[in-house]
Amino acid sequence: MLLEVSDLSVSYGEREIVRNVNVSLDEGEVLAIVGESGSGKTTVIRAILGCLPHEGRVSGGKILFEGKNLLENTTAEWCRLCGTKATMVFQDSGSILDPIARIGSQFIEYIREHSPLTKKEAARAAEDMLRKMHLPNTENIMNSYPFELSGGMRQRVGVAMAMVFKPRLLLADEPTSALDVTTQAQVVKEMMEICQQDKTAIIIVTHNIGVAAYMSDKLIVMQAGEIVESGRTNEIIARPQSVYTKELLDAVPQVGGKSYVS
Ligand SMILES: Nc1ncnc2c1ncn2[C@@H]1O[C@H](COP(=O)(O)OP(=O)(O)OP(=O)(O)O)[C@@H](O)[C@H]1O
Repeated sequence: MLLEVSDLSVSYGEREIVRNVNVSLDEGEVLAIVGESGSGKTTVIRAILGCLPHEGRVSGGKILFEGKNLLENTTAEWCRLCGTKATMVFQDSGSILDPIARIGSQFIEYIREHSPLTKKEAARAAEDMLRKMHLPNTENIMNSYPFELSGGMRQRVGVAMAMVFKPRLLLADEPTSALDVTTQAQVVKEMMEICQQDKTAIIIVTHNIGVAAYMSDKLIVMQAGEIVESGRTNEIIARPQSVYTKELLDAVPQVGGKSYVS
């Protein structure tokens, strides 16, 4: 098992926000976490990657990654893990890119921070990844500032950076929800292609149960900090057990009598 989270609880200050969350993930598997706003989805993936906001802390449970309890990690061990073996893609990658530095210099610096590659080797690796994300004219992209790219292009750069070290685990927090529907589908498809090639496992947080159904092998449905349903995605979509999951599925738009999730 690549990742095994058991009985995870997370608190912000005195308030327990997430309770008794269990997650298990094998190499290359895709897990989607869905649920209403504020249900604790982001909190769960931030806890896994050790990047809760300052006032947040894991108040119970275990997070085993490759058999090691991450909660016992030293700061140096977190630094070695994050950005290489386990990485994250955010809703708007533009917001984590430095607005006044060219994409190329940021990407090269990121690669060199985490590896012994020379500048030239890092530049080649960066361009290779941009190409894998189907970005046209990569030399041009490397010379661009973030504001010169569209939202979809910036998001592709974010995924390219997150995947450059072939991580074992990619955590994606609403990676496409800021994009239009067509671009969402393309970015999700490209991200999945790269993950399948590298056997990277994914946990994707999404509001969009259609994206979850398309991408994931397993599904977790959260409500008010707890898991209300968990299992194989196709089984949950075909036979939802909880009232809340049924409501989420009923809310999916129908086109010509056909639901987006089927
Ligand atoms: N830094 C923080 N300090 C205090 N409470 C927080 C903090 N961040 C989140 N919370 C609270 O934790 C709860 C869960 O938030 P979280 O962002 O994990 O939910 P979510 O399901 O990802 O929501 P969304 O879909 O809107 O992103 C919310 O009630 C939120 O108000």
